[in-house]
Amino acid sequence: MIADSTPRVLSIQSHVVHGYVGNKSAVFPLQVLGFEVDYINTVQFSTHTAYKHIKGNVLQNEEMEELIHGLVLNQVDYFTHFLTGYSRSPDSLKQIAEIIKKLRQKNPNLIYVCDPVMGDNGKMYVPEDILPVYRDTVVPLADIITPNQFEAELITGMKMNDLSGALKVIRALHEKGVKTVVLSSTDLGDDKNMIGIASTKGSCYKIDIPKVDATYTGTGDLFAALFLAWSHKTNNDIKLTLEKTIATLQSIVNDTYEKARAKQSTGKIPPALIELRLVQNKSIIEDPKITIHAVEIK
Ligand SMILES: Nc1ncnc2c1ncn2[C@@H]1O[C@H](COP(=O)(O)OP(=O)(O)O)[C@@H](O)[C@H]1O
Ligand SMILES: Cc1ncc(COP(=O)(O)O)c(C=O)c1O
Ligand SMILES: [Mg+2]
Ligand code: NA
Repeated sequence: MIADSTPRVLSIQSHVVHGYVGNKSAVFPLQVLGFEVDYINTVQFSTHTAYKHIKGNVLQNEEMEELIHGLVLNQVDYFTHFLTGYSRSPDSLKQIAEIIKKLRQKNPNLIYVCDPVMGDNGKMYVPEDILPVYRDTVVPLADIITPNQFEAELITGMKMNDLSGALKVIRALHEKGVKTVVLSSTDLGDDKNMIGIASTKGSCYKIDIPKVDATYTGTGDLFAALFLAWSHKTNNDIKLTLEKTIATLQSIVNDTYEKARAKQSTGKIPPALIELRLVQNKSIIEDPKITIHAVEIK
């Protein structure tokens, strides 16, 4: 039998019935880019949590355990990649650490991509006792992490006020055993651009990210999924991976903004109008056009 070389991801993230965060942001792009994705929904909400009404339920740890056990019993627990995002409790996060160890028994070369979702712009939106579990247990198990600036500062207990400060934070994260450290965004740019930074095996690249005057949800989950996919497809060419990831995101956030403004020309855009337009941008996901190049920094 010819071995099937299709990469296989297990993604454990949120699910929303309407909209695009968590697995809804990750699964479709990964499938479009040629990955098999098995996924477990840690929550099933009607929409993400910035909407006025939140309805739905949370997967209990015993239910998570049962699903994993089913994969193991049926011997369908071989994965090339493992992807995790928003986790709602220290217990469920500790369970993630147990799962990664189990999956690595089946495939010692498993690549774990961890997006340590804890908050943004100086504010945590998960319980504070999740931080020590990421810092001491989960992040050290990851091959690739994709924190935003605030999450990277929380994990290291260090602030970054300039690029050399960012490099110190990145070095501290590498020292936790993480091979590839990616800051999905920082405010180290100017009033028009955020800066993304990706660092691995001694090379480090930064990239300008033109700001759009909107607040999105689901972009971090999309970033982590795209970075996983392009790392694999470029055989870990970190410069190209960062460029392809940002090219995809910029096309999607701009298209999403334009369509939202076509419906509401002024004022704060409500969550329902700014859900990421993934399906409508399938061809961009498949073949992003790089217009902004990453620059090596030392
Ligand atoms: N307002 C914005 N303008 C332009 N790009 C954005 C904006 N918000 C998010 N993005 C894109 O989404 C990516 C992830 O966003 P980020 O805020 O870093 O994720 P997180 O959800 O982890 O905080 C960024 O690298 C950028 O490409
Ligand atoms: C249910 C759920 N999952 C995940 C996220 C994370 O979204 P982002 O990708 O913007 O960090 C959110 C943010 O509100 C959320 O409500
Ligand atoms: Mg953010
Ligand atoms: Na992020």
